[in-house]
Amino acid sequence: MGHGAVARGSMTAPAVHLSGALHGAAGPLIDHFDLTLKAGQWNVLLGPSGVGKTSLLRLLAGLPTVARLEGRIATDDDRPLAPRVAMMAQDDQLLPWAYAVENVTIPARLRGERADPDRAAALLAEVGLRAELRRKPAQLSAGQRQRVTLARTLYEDRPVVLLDEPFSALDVVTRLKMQDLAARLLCGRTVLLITHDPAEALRLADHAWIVSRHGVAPCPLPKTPPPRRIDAPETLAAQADLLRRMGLASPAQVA
Ligand SMILES: Nc1ncnc2c1ncn2[C@@H]1O[C@H](COP(=O)(O)OP(=O)(O)OP(=O)(O)O)[C@@H](O)[C@H]1O
Repeated sequence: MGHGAVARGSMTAPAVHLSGALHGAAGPLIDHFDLTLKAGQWNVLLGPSGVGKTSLLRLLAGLPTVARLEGRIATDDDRPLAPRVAMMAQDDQLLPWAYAVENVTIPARLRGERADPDRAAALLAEVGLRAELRRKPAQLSAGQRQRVTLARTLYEDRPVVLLDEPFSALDVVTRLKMQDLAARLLCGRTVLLITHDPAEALRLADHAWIVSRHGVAPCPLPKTPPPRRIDAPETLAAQADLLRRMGLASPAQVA
């Protein structure tokens, strides 16, 4: 095990290094960058739509993408990353004919593993869907489907977890609850969260970066550990700073 890798039973939550330049089908997306996702911590990427955040996530997960990384992805324990990754995509990818509780265990069953419906049901209860275990995706709201997908990602129990705007369809109260749940259940994992929401980044991040065409820039965070109170003065001050860094410098620009 390399320095910084966090042990989780036989699995380790590694640090992940990404460096190089990202190219899209129509030309360059992100100029040269050098990014280390810290082992066992919440790493957050913020950035404008279309810059290439999802593409980076898919490259980390070993999934096909139109983007090409001219550079490298490496772990600090030199073991392959993809088998240790659980990814929650923006598109929920639930099977329409399966109940919520079955959808949670489908990736495991596709790998030929025995499903644990009790654990799936317990996770669905944790995300507030105790009464919806036997509903199919078409009988669920967008936010409920997103919570089934979150439960499925947690069920995977992987040391590296990639979350692509996982709370975007939730009302504000449910969103705060799900952020707390994810922070608790993913403690000790190497998490990469993509979000458009500076408040969410400040609530959850151990480390955060703003992605732009010109590279990946670190964001200063409050010294308090996550999950942070959204109404704490240091969180609100950091949020104002972050909005300025993201280009929303004045009310006139926000309007
Ligand atoms: N199937 C595709 N074919 C061609 N270009 C694509 C395809 N999918 C994405 N792109 C382009 O690749 C670029 C990066 O897309 P990506 O989804 O990684 O951006 P993103 O930063 O995650 O955006 P968002 O925040 O809107 O989800 C975009 O400019 C997009 O137009």
